[in-house]
Amino acid sequence: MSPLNPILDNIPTTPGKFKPEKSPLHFLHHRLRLHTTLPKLTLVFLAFIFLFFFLSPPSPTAPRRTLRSTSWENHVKSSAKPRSRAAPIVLVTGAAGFVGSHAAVALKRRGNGVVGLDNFNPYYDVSLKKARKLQLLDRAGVFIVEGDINDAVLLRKLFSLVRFSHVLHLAAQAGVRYAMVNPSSYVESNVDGFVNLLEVAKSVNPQPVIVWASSSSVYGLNSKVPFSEKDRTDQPASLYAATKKAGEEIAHSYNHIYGLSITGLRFFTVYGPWGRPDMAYFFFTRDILKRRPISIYEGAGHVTVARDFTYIDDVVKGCLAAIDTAKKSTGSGGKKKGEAQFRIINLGNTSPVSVNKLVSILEKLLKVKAKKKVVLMPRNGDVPFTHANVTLARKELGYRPTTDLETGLGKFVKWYLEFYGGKKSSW
Ligand SMILES: O=C(O)[C@H]1O[C@H](OP(=O)(O)OP(=O)(O)OC[C@H]2O[C@@H](n3ccc(=O)[nH]c3=O)[C@H](O)[C@@H]2O)[C@H](O)[C@@H](O)[C@@H]1O
Repeated sequence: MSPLNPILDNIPTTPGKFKPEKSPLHFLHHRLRLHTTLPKLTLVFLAFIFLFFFLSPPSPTAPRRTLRSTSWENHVKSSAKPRSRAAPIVLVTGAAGFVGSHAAVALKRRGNGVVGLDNFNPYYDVSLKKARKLQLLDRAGVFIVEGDINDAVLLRKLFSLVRFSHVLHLAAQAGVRYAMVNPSSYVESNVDGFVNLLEVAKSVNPQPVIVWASSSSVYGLNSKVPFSEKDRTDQPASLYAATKKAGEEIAHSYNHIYGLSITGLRFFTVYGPWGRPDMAYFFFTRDILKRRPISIYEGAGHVTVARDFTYIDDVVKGCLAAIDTAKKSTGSGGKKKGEAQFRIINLGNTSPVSVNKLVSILEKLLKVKAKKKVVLMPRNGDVPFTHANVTLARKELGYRPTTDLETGLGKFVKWYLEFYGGKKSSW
């Protein structure tokens, strides 16, 4: 045994031949028994404390596991406490995002345990994400952990602190057009990140139910309207759509192999207060107010471009109903014990509105005439129209969208003017 490193001497040179008759700390125990005096014992104890708290490497995104770490862990635990024992306990990824913040607050308000996770990435104005945290999540009592869905250590840590019954997975790289600027960010979040989350979810016991956001963009070049879940989704028009479609296939494989209960919700152009500044209704509002020109796309042959714009509250109701109607996962600790539920459901508004009409509603609400430039839709991954068939959502979730575009944009504009009042929108 080397006097320099007794612990290393206990590790076998041939893999598989290690017999743990003696603990690696045997040497230390031995020495302590034979030779310690009280001051030596105190020194060893202090050395242990030092090694434990200061030398254990923190993961790059997780909160540092130092003496201070007990407080974030306690926040996680208390935020995860439901009002009644039977209520769901939900991990909401992307909780500082648009849909994530609204959904997390709605879950908390109805008495669920809720913990948020978000990496606060700078795809759009981080101060808006921070404002959602301060003004929506903090006020509702939802604790949000700053971290990444690609951080398996952090995810496992969260599952070790809390027995989440559900994951509402909304963290993603969103936006159709940005996929041409930063393609790898879509693979990192929507493919790698999703797989990482599913890997952790399938291994824990009990396995949580997964409800996650897919997108209407998976319909791609499908021309059959309204879009039904049975329609073709093998012709994506953007890398964004391709990664969301990949997510649906990946989800299916985890459901099949591990018995995870998974519901994918295809969102249709969700808009409303606290929305995303990269979306047309949001930056049109900003540009109209600033008297800047806006580009209205039209398809070849002057075809009108239209979207099935869906108001945030309707989508949140759909998310909550998906959580409530989901059946439990059947597996545990990485082993499937029976067939588990797998659903893909449209959450749209069922009444497409042209971008022209969207702009005229905004002009009326803002009382400013837009400087419109009608341009041929660039080849940027956009599709000419979307239109949801929500028959399945009605049947499975009792989903009934109730907000038309005029009403919803009215609420958005009111929020926008209050929020940005004196401030400059930085997007
Ligand atoms: O629900 C969906 O599937 C998708 O909805 C939105 O994507 P999109 O519908 O393209 O929403 P916007 O980017 O806000 O565009 C709305 C409409 O305005 C049009 N547009 C956009 C930009 C512009 O300068 N001019 C213009 O006419 C687009 O072609 C589109 O028809 C979101 O950005 C995606 O993250 C989401 O997955």
